[in-house]
Amino acid sequence: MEPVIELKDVSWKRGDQLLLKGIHWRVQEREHWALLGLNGSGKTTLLNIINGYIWPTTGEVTVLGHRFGEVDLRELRQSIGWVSSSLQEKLYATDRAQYVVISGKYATIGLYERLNDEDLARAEQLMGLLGCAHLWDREYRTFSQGEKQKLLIARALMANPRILILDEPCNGLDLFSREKLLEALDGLSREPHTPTLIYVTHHTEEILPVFTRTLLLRQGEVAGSGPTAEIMDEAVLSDFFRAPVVVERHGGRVYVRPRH
Ligand SMILES: Nc1ncnc2c1ncn2[C@@H]1O[C@H](COP(=O)(O)OP(=O)(O)OP(=O)(O)O)[C@@H](O)[C@H]1O
Repeated sequence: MEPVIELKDVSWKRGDQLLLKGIHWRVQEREHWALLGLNGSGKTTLLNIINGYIWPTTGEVTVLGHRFGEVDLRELRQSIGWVSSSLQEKLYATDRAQYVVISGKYATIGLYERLNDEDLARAEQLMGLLGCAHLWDREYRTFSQGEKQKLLIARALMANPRILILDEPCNGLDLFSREKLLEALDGLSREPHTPTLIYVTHHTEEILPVFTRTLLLRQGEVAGSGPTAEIMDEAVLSDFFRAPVVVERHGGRVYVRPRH
């Protein structure tokens, strides 16, 4: 089976700075990955490469069997959902939740004339799955950060992507909203036709058991890659953070704190 994402020796240079260095990463079908890195470690840069928004200085990128350089990136991007809190809010301000979600299918914001019963049913189903069906008729600007994230995830799923990138989805969420969102993601991961999930974060405790693989990124380099259970280890993480940490496990998740 061909990999969903394959990066071979990918580097990206900006001026005289090497911001990604010799990245090797292979995501196989039916694997969900966490991508863990501190601020400025290169996570967003890596995602920009996977989406073809920037071009690697060296190396090879293959996504869903298409080698970059030989594929229409606009078409390929329709198979990749990328949910990040930087999605422009102003585009949706007065839109009702249902429209925000449905517009994800058409990649053109504001194109409602094609709205049909099938789309409405699918939007309702996705919003139900993410625990936000009750928001159906409200305006986007009235939603909390957590509610917005759920809607944007439902919106991305509307296009039936094969890869769904969740880029720090819990940023700005309080403890309880975060748990609700993670619960919704856990539910999503159990659905029969779930896309390959890539969960980007700074925080180990957000990595749900469904993310069975983890990539550690540090200063533009892969500092570790493999089964999450092996990566979420005191020695590995202390080495990764370059500071001794204590690892505690609760409910299949890993909490890290500095060792004093
Ligand atoms: N276009 C650019 N030109 C120059 N430097 C850049 C450019 N884009 C990113 N960088 C630098 O590359 C490094 C990695 O940035 P990136 O945004 O990929 O990190 P990140 O892991 O996503 O960080 P965060 O968690 O804070 O979002 C940073 O030092 C950043 O300043």
